[in-house]
Amino acid sequence: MSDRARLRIAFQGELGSFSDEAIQQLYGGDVQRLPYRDFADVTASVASGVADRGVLPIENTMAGSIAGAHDAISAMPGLHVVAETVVAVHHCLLGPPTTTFEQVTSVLCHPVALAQCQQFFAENPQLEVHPSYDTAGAAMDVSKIADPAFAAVASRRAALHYDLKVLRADIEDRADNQTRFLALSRAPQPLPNGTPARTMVMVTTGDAPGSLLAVLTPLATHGVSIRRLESRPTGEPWSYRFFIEFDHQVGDERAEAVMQEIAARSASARFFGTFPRWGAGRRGSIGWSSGAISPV
Ligand SMILES: O=C(O)C(=O)C[C@]1(C(=O)O)C=C[C@@H](O)C=C1
Repeated sequence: MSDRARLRIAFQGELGSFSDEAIQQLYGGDVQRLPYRDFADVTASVASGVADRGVLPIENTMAGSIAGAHDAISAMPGLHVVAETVVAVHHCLLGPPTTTFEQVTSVLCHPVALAQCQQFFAENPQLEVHPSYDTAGAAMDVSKIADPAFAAVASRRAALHYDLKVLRADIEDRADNQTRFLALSRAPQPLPNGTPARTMVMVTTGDAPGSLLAVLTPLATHGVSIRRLESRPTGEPWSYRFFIEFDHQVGDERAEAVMQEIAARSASARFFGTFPRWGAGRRGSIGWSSGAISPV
């Protein structure tokens, strides 16, 4: 397919990152991938029409919410969440092809990856960690530096992409480590009634006792499951935005009522959209793996 016809997908990081893996899961290989350094570049790329979609990590089962992704999404008007996927995150220590583990003294590591590999670094205090903006970016840099003292924390996929050797595999603290990604678009995604879905809304509330409870109450009264509640500072001292996600079926009248009531009870409400729920039933499975790794 020509580049003109292919979906252009913006993501933060480099080819071979976990975000790249999320794109593969959501859209397959026949897309144009546009790597950016920052989350805000990704949202700007989608908003301006340079990219058709943007894929951002939103939360990790061990490290928690990805603050920068929430902030980038909330800062850019006019974006809609149209899909989600969950990637199994297995980290490796990667070095140049002739390196041995004993030679490594410096490790380039994304801070979120570091939070997922604390035990490995506690057991290997000889390794000095240097922050990197991306796991695949760390692998790319280690490949360029080509010094046996330097290694990166990244995926097997990144090892293949940057021609690095796996010095230690699966160094994450938990084998079921997973990151959830959202796909953003300029237009909402119409979905057939009955689709198992999730809706994300961002609200601010009044400064009165019970105002957050008032916003959440419609979920309880209509029997709709809240799946996630996250707060982020607005920037104005001690005031917050709340991200609420809830599961329902598309067209369910109870969910429609919840959305109307949340909008009516909050100081401001921005609905990011309703999107197909990732692998309904698979969430939480222990030790699952993304399967065969193919070169990117
Ligand atoms: O660095 C990458 O590979 C990314 O896709 C980013 C990111 C993140 O920001 O959480 C995504 C998944 C992993 O949890 C580690 C890092």
